[in-house]
Amino acid sequence: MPRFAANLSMLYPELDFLDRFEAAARDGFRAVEYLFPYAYPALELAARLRANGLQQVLFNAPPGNPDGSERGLASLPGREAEFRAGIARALDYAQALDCPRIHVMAGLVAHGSTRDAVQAIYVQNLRWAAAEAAKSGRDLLLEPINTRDVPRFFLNRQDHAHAVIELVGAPNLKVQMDLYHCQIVEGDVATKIRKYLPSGRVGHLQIAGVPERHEPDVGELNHAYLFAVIDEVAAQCGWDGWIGCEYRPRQAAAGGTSAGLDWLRSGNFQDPPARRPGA
Ligand SMILES: O=C(O)C(=O)[C@H](O)CO
Ligand SMILES: [Mg+2]
Repeated sequence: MPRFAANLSMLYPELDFLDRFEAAARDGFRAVEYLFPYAYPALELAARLRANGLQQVLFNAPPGNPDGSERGLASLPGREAEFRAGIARALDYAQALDCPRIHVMAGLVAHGSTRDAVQAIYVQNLRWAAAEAAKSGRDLLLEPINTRDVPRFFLNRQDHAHAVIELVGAPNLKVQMDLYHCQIVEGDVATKIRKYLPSGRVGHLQIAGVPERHEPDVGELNHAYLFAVIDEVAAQCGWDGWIGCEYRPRQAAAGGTSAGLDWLRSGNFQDPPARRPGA
């Protein structure tokens, strides 16, 4: 049965970030993910997790320039030292937050670079980073991202991500399979879940409605069907990962994110976010 994690970078935009932990717990989530923890002391974040009975299941390694112009350093020529420092910082935060997995963003293909040259740097950086993460028993994740949202992003397809993992050859390097991006880039999502979940190389799933990236009950994907497929395949292969709810709530302005969680409350899913006593 799917286990859902609240993505605190996108859910609860009506609240200050540090207040989103309590809101997610109040809505029944038992796990959270978010993009970048680095603006906050790790001990403060750990305290919010503990106070609200939440697990941290994912966050991202530093993306490069803090102005958002860069989306990862892993494939960028000449930025290897900065990449390694970022991985070290991410691993420190993962230790403090007891977080088992870190998303390492590939980065944007620089104008004038060739994809082959970029891939060689990517593989070399990932091989080093995976060995570092293995020292503390953590997984690193690669996420194919669509180029409509992120033009020039290097990694876009599930088969490419799995090929890179094959090249790197590290058992703790896995795919962050965001079904929103998968639908936009490739489609055929249910078949790709059936194909890739049993591989043992999918470390995390994420969902959002397509194309608006709102709640999963808005848009062209039938998530109730996809959740049933995930249930069926996970029961067969033993996949026990989390599904990150990485969407922009439609209700953020009106009734808040919570009002938009009926898609989850109405479903027959594990850990249904029934309202906690006293909520
Ligand atoms: O863009 C996404 O879908 C992600 O999950 C990245 O971690 C943030 O850009
Ligand atoms: Mg994602």
